[in-house]
Amino acid sequence: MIEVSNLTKHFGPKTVVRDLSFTVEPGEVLGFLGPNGAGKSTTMRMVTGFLSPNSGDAKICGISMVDHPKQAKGKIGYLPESAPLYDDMTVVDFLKFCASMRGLSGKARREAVDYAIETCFLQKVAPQSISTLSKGYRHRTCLAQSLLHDPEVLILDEPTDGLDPNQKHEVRQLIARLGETKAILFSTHILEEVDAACTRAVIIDQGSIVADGTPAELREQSGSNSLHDLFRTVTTKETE
Ligand SMILES: Nc1ncnc2c1ncn2[C@@H]1O[C@H](COP(=O)(O)OP(=O)(O)OP(=O)(O)O)[C@@H](O)[C@H]1O
Repeated sequence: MIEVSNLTKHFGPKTVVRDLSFTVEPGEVLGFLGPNGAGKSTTMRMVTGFLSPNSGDAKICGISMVDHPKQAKGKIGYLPESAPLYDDMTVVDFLKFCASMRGLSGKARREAVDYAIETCFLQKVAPQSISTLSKGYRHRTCLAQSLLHDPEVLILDEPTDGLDPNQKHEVRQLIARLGETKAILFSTHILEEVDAACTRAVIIDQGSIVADGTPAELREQSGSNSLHDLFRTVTTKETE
């Protein structure tokens, strides 16, 4: 599970994440929403150990990211906002390479690559060079690398960004399916994804949580049964 407690991050004089606390249990998919510049990516980078907080901590399966980053990172699958891919490699070779980086070899590596390919429906393009993939398949290849070690926790930064409606639908279904057993935190700008894939959502604005609940609870809070109305009410109009 993910336990975020009192995370705070300053960049110079600006506080971009402010005393943020929330938890994500196994079997939960938490949508992380907020306007541009609200602090979503900064929070995710701290939760995944790519950025140090000024104060606070994120525990992954009980392991502190601040005190034991290596062990905590081992429990996470992370899809960053712009995930790196090696264009010259085939999909299967790229995944083998990533699995080796995760310390897997031999049969365990083969099984991990097969699992990731199957889970992300990459069978058709497995022998294809990454440079020749459509955007949707590139995206799924990035997602596949985050699943190689079958992590208990998944952190996905805008996993459906730039995909066409069919691909968005497939990735949302995949997230919902993976979320049956894992703890998933995923950021999005698309409010429809809350209904399509999330068991719960938080909205942040200027680094603080301004709404938290199940999709039904959030709609009820809006007073008009609309997530769009709630989003507009609780977030500031000036975005970056
Ligand atoms: N390395 C950095 N140095 C200085 N300021 C930064 C840095 N990284 C992010 N910021 C600022 O922190 C704020 C929050 O940025 P962040 O990327 O976390 O927002 P976001 O909610 O993910 O936005 P978006 O939805 O546009 O991706 C912004 O004002 C951004 O300019």
